[in-house]
Amino acid sequence: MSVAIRTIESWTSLSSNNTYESSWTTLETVVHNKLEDFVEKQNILVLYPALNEPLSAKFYHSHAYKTFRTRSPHMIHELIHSMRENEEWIMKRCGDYARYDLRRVIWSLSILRTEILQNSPFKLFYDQEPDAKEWNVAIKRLANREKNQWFTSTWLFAECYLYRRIWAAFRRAETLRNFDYFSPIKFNTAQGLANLMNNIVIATRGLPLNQMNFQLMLKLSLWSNRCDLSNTADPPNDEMLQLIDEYDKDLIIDQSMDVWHLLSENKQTSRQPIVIDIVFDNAAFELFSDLLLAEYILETGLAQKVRFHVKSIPWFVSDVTAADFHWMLNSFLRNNLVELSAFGHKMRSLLRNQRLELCSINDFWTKPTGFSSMRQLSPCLYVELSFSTLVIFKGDLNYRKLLDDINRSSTTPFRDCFGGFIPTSICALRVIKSDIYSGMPLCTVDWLTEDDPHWMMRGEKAVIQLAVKTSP
Ligand SMILES: O=P(O)(O)OC[C@H]1O[C@](O)(CO)[C@@H](O)[C@@H]1O
Repeated sequence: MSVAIRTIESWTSLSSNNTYESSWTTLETVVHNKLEDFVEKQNILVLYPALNEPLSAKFYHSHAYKTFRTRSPHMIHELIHSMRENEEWIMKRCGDYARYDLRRVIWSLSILRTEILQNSPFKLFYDQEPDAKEWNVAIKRLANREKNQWFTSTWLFAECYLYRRIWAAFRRAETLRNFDYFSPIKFNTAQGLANLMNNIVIATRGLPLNQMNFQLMLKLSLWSNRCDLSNTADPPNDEMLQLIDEYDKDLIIDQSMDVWHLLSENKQTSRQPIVIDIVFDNAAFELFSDLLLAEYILETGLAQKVRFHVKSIPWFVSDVTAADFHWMLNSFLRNNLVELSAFGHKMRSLLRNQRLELCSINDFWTKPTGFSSMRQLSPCLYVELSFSTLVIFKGDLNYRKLLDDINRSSTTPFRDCFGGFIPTSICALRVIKSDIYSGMPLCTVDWLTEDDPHWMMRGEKAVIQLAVKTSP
C-alpha cells in the first residue's frame, strides 16, 4: 500500500500544472488499468477465496493477492532500505567485506521483488542447506501441476518460499551468512518499549492464582500479537494492561475460561509434572508478554515446566529465533530499569533450573506445510508435544498452519479443521490478520465483512480458541 502511496505522491508533485484532484483521478485510472492488465494476463480470478480450497493469491479478493501485489514487494523494499541504512553497523558486526556482500544481497533481493511482481515461476535452491533438496522436490512437484508461481501456488507455500529465498540470498554471502537481517527492526522495536515493559512487570508482580488473573495474562499474550512487524507496525498501547477488559469487544471467540478450567482441573488431578508448550510468534513486545504468561503459569503451579519453540531462520520479519530470545533476556539483565532487570534475572534462573526450556531448533516450524503433516515430517516433535498438557499456538501464521490454510466454512468447529493434528490439547491465541476462520458464530464473518470488507486484514479482532484432547 505505502509503495503505491509513494508513487502517487511523487507523481502528483511532478504534475504541478494539474489540480491535485484531477491528477489523482488520472493516476487512479492508470493504476487501475495496470491492475486490470495484470489480472487478465496472470489469470487471476476476480473472486473471493474458494470454499474448502487452500488460500491462494489467484483470488483477487484475498489477503494473499494483496500480499504479493503490495505487502511483500514493500517488505523487500524496506529490507533493502534497512540494509543500506545500517551498513556501517552491519560492517562492525560482520567485517569490512560485508559492504561488498551487501551489494550482492541487495541485488538478489531486487530480483526477488521483480519475480513476485511479475508472477515468475519459483526458482530451485542451489545452496548446500540441509532443507534445499526437500524444497526443490516440492517446487518441481508444483511445476508439474503449473502451480509453481507466486499467484497460482498456495499462499502458504509461496509465502514460506519467499522467506526461504531471502535467507538463501544472505547465506550465499560469506560475511552475512549468520546475520539476521531483520534484527535491526526487532531490536529497535524492543528497545523502544523498555519503559512500557517495565511498567507491566511492576503491575503484574505477585498476582495470585485465580481465574481473573489467568485470563488477564492470557489476554495480554493474545493482544500482544497485534504488534507483529510484518503487518501491523503500530506500537502497543501504553495502557494495554488496563485496556484488556475493553478489548473484549473485539474478541470474537473467548474460550479463556475453558483454558483456565482445563489447567486448573489438571493441576488438581495430575500425578505427573505438568508441561505446557508455547509456540512463539513475534519478537519484542509479544515475546515479552509470552514470557510473562509462562512466569505466571509456573509461579501459580498450573505447570511445572513451560517449553518454548522458536524459528530456525529469520521468518516473516519478526518471528522469534533463538538469538532473539537470548538477546531479549540479556537486554533485560543489563537494563537500568530495576524491575525489568529483576524480571530478566528471574527468567534466567527459571531457565537454569529447567522450569523454562528453549526447545532445540526444529526446522518443521519453517516448512511450507500445515501442522497436519507434522506426524509424518517431524514425528519426534509430534511425540514431544504429546507429552504436554497444552500447546499454545501464537499468532496468525500458526493459526493458518493449524487449519492447513484451507478456507473452510467459518462456522466449522475449530478442532474439525486440524486434519487429524491433535498431539494434545491445543489453544490458539490469534489476532485475525488473514481471511481464514473456524468455529465462528453464525453470520459473524458476513456481518463484519458487510461493515468493512477489509476488517480481517486490520489486526483488530481476535480469537482465543481451545480444542481439548480427550483421552482415548
Ligand atoms: O505474526 P503473525 O500473527 O503470524 O502474522 C503475520 C502475518 O502473517 C500472515 O499470516 C501472512 O502474511 C498475515 O496474515 C500476517 O500479517
